[in-house]
Amino acid sequence: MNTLLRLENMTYMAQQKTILSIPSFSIKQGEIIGIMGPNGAGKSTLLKLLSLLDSPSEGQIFLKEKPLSEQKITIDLRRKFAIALQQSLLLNTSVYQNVALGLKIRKLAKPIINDKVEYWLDKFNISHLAKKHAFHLSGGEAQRVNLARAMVLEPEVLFLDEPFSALDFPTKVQLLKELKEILNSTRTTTVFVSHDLLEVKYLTDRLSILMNGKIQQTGTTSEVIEKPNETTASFINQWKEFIH
Ligand SMILES: Nc1ncnc2c1ncn2[C@@H]1O[C@H](COP(=O)(O)OP(=O)(O)OP(=O)(O)O)[C@@H](O)[C@H]1O
Repeated sequence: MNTLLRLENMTYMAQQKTILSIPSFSIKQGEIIGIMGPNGAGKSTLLKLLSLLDSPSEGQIFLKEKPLSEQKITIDLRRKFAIALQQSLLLNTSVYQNVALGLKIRKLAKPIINDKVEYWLDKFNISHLAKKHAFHLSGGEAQRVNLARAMVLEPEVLFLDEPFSALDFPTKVQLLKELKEILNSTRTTTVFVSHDLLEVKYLTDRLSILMNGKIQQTGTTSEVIEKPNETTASFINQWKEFIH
């Protein structure tokens, strides 16, 4: 698999503190990679850097092996990415308009917008909610809208920051199943930040464990879970004990 995004010698400082220090990290085209770690490890900060919402203090980000300092970080570049967060942050309008907004901003023709929105509403099983006001949805419905709003943009990379953590177990399981099918069929490169090893195990191909601002282990998800190293063992084993 080709490398799509890569970080090299990256540090991120805030208030004279090193929040992240990552010599090397890459995301392969078409994979679903998980980033897990304890609270405050730097997961959301890493996601912001990878999605170009923030810039590293030092180091470089490469997109398809081109350093991004050479390409200006333009709106076009940012538009290759879509992000879905834990709080769906839907706008004060209908479900349909929430999903259509990103395409309207991109100035696509109305019939094309309509086709794409209908397609993604259907994919996430929310066509029946199209006219409903986004503020009147259940948590599970809102997260479906949030994911449809991201996928309608047909992103090169989808960034997910704890999208399931506020959902009850059956809702989470159902949505995880559907999302996995969608991501596999579209082969969307996905970076998935989560606290939950069950979610990560189910959804991701590879897994990186971030602790104290450093990536302590990366491998296939089953490898990291089955064979944690000296540093990650306490974190992973705690989860394994809890699951069994
Ligand atoms: N702009 C900033 N200024 C100061 N400290 C920051 C800033 N951004 C992040 N931090 C600190 O960096 C650390 C990592 O934060 P981050 O939110 O990335 O962690 P996280 O792994 O996503 O945590 P959680 O699992 O709790 O969401 C935290 O200690 C946080 O307080």
